[in-house]
Amino acid sequence: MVNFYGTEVASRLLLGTALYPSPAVMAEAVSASGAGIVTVSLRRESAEGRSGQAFWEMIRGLGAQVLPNTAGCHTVREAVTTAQMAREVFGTDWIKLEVIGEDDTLQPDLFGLIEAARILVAEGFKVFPYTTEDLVAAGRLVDAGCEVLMPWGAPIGSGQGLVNPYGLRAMRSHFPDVTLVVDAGIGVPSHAARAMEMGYDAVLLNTAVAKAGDPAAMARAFALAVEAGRVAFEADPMEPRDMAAPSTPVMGKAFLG
Ligand SMILES: CC(=O)[C@@H](O)[C@H](O)COP(=O)(O)O
Repeated sequence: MVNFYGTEVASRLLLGTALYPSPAVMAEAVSASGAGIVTVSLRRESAEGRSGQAFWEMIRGLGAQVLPNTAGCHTVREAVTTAQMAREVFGTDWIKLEVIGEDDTLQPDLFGLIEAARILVAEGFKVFPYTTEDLVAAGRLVDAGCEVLMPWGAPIGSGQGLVNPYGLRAMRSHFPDVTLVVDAGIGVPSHAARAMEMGYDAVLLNTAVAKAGDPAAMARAFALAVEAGRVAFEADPMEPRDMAAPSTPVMGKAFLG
């Protein structure tokens, strides 16, 4: 079980609902993933003409808790307004907060993110900020009232995996009591397993499943990887070492000379 703002969720895999070939394939993938939380972009779906009541009803009907997001927002004002609209549409005070600062990497604007987080927390939102592994920004977000932090693994949609494992490890050890989710850039299940082995509480991904040849099968593969990574973390993995250490005992070996 993983705790998000007091809500216990069984699955440690959070799935995005964009980019699938069809809504039916998306629903199949969500079901195969076992995800307890799905994220949906109000702006992106609206831009693609899927903002009708029927589409939102379908998202609500997936049987998972909805985490609306502010994907596509570049300013504090856009993000705050989108969050307010999402609260109306989905009846939830959860918001995945994205304030994009740079278009080539879709890197978050950390200054805008912190400002928007402060405003939304004051309005009663439970904010899930999409951030980098920057520890100072992370501290400011926690001070603003964020109980969850979502550092990127790699740029959104890149599938590069965990490009800064050192930074992600440092974040885990600096914030042992904060719910930490690796969000974005995960390409294959082993990337997700690695994040879980590091002690991350969960992973959020979208493109790797939506753009797979068989999204439902890939969703299942990610579910297994996330579970394996978590079980491995709880089993307290061995420390890597520089020198060889024989795993076969030599005592009692036959003398052949
Ligand atoms: C769906 C969503 O919220 C994305 O903005 C998220 O960051 C996932 O990124 P990937 O598509 O790289 O998994």
